[in-house]
Amino acid sequence: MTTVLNASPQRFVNTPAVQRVAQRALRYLQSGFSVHLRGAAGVGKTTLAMHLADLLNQPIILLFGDDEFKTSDLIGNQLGYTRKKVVDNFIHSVVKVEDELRQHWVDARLTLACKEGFTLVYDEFNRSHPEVNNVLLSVLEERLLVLPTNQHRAEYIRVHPQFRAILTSNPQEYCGVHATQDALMDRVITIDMPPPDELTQQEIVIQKTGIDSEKADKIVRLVRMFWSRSGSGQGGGLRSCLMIARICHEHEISVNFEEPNFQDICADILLTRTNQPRMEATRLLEEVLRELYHSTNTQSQSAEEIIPDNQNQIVLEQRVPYEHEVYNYLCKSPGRRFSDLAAELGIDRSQIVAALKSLREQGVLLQMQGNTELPNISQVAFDSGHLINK
Ligand SMILES: Nc1ncnc2c1ncn2[C@@H]1O[C@H](COP(=O)(O)OP(=O)(O)OP(=O)(O)O)[C@@H](O)[C@H]1O
Repeated sequence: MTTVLNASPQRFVNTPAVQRVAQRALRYLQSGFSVHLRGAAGVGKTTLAMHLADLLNQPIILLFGDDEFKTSDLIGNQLGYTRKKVVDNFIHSVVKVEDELRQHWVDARLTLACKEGFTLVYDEFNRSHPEVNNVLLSVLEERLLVLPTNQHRAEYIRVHPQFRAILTSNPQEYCGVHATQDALMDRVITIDMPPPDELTQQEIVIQKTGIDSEKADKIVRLVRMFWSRSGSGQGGGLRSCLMIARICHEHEISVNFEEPNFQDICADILLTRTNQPRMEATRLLEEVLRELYHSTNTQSQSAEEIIPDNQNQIVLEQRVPYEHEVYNYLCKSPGRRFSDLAAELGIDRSQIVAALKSLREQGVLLQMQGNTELPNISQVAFDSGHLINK
């Protein structure tokens, strides 16, 4: 039996970075193309694929690539028998029996999607052998699905105009992944998905675990720092952030860099995710924990008052929404924390961050990096969720 999903991915996090990718992919799909999302493990390919499928507003057929797949697992097969037995005993001494066995065809998921115009999400499609996926070539180009020869049904199915395929794949160097055929790649639009940026990771962690923004910020910074120093891969460690956050939240473990329980959880989750020898990985994690502990303490000693430079008349070019509102608010209300801004201005956190980023780029705000103060252009600094007086 084929299950058709009417999935509505709940709590999809749509930060500006995610939105940019999603918008591009949606445009391609709306113009009739199929899309391939390629990227390292855990960057959010499957979640985005389901979100896009949901936006297309058609039922969804979900398929997971598998090394054991045969073409019949995609298109269907002759399954079972229909048996017809006719017993004719009109004259009771003469019995005539006709026995006929006939196989009947059962559509598999690709065929169903092509016939009905559903959206096919083919997750990690390159875990199936390339020759199995050959059937997709004519589906995507000629919009014809070719079925095995059979006298009882048509051998070609015209693909429904609303049929779309969204493929996802991991890089070819991953274990259990096959090379992708050029012909298939030539028929889809491939988007290389980067690891989620810091804001996206924070928002996902907050949404999915219910942890508060300050703790999410600490966990994400720790994982990203460890990830980049240990060369743990290209994924950015989103799944590790989610695991640490969920465990800390559910077991009320304090998210502090010097807290032994927190350190143990981080070690259990992070140390096995790097190719570094265990001792080296442990040393790196201790170094990261120590640095973050010191930088947090130094920051908390800084005053959180904001005295913006409103003696100079700054003419701001509004490049992103709410830039003026955020800047004016900072001028009028010194001493506000980043999290207060979202609540008090009634603006989404991601929009606040986009506005702050743009203000920084225009030289109106400064970003502090750890303990290093940049040359004084203005008196407002922003670092990791806090607006700080310099
Ligand atoms: N935009 C998003 N909104 C909400 N949650 C997300 C988002 N992106 C990713 N996630 C969460 O991050 C985790 C990893 O995402 P996902 O499974 O989509 O990654 P993936 O790239 O498909 O990974 P893999 O290649 O290992 O299958 C999941 O728990 C998912 O729910």
